[in-house]
Amino acid sequence: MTSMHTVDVAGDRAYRISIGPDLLHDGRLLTGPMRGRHALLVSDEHVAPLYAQQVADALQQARPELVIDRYVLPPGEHEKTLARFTECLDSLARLGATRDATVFALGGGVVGDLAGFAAACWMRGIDVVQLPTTLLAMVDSSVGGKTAVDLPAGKNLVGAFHPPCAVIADTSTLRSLPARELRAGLAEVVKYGAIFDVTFLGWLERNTDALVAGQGDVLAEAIARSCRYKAEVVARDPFERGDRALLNFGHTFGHAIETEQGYAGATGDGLNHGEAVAVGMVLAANLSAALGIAAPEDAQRLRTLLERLGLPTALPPGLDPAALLARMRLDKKADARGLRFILWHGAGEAHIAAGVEDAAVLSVLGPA
Ligand SMILES: NC(=O)c1ccc[n+]([C@@H]2O[C@H](COP(=O)([O-])OP(=O)(O)OC[C@H]3O[C@@H](n4cnc5c(N)ncnc54)[C@H](O)[C@@H]3O)[C@@H](O)[C@H]2O)c1
Ligand SMILES: O=C(O)C(=O)C[C@@H](O)[C@H](O)[C@H](O)COP(=O)(O)O
Ligand SMILES: [Zn+2]
Repeated sequence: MTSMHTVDVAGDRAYRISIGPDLLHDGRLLTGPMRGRHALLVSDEHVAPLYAQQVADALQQARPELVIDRYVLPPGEHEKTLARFTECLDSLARLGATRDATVFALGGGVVGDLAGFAAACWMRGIDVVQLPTTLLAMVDSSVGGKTAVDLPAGKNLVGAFHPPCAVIADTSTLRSLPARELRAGLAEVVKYGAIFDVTFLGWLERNTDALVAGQGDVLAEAIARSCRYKAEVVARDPFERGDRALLNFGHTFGHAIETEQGYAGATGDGLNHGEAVAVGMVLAANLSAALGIAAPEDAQRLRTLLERLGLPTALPPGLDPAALLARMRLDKKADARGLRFILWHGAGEAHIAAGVEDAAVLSVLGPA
């Protein structure tokens, strides 16, 4: 990818998503949204050695008066905790960050969610610039302002809506991304095709090999198109009171899997977020087919695409269906009346549904 794409997210707190190569060297772009002189660079132990110095240098060159510090956490979902969040706040305190300070979230969705939440809470809210370095973070987590950490009881249970003031996705960083993490990001890309646009689903089917190979121009198109779908829905429903919930397709199942496995995706003893969402989308499609809402062949089409992208599509062995169902009761779409699922009508259309019987859910999770 050689040229830069931009996607604007409209709303009370509008911001721009910039997508292109070598953007982390661009000090003017990075400092553009900054108001004060304090910058906290938050990253993880995989990403910081690769990219933190170039970001710090670019910031300092563009704005020599900046006071810059770093908070680097160990990698992995099991580190998206209140304890690491507190450490991040302690770093802001050490920096002496004033209310016009900026947090730069350099990394995948774990860093973005945690750093965004710290920015949402420090002095009741300071600016955050998202610098996503995974495909998943570029197409999904850096956009839309959902920030959070996990509890042992459930995913993203403590958090806030806090939109970034800019998203700068340097696609050159994807060159160092492990293949497994690239595939995880493709799960969320498939999600947009499944729920919003059958033509995009067809485009993904025609480009599976290029996507898995990480071919730059094809990836860039997938990122820009995904950001457009997400920008549109979060602009009209920033607080998930309506159809933003469609972005949760596959997540009621996926989050239950991640929680039940103890967030062990990074250690290889469990699924990571994108993988869990891939399995979750297949389960949600099967549930929709079982309820007569989707055609079984559409559910099979989705499963085949995810398989061709190298993603898991079946529940990992050893998970207890009743335990998964119990986990789902803390899903954020649930209300006093019970669980709500994103059901799928087949390619390009979905809706949020209450009143799905436990027996139907258990039937797609298999025998206990
Ligand atoms: N806020 C949202 O709207 C939203 C949306 C989707 C997902 N999420 C959250 O995002 C998280 C998953 O994000 P993720 O898939 O990016 O996982 P991640 O942040 O754990 O990153 C995956 C791995 O890739 C490494 N990495 C990141 N960039 C790299 C690079 N360029 N080169 C080499 N290694 C690199 C990381 O260190 C980590 O080991 C989950 O916590 C999920 O809940 C949030
Ligand atoms: O932005 C959204 O809205 C999403 O639901 C995007 C999801 O891909 C993401 O995983 C999100 O963090 C899930 O949100 P949650 O509210 O179910 O925790
Ligand atoms: Zn997700």
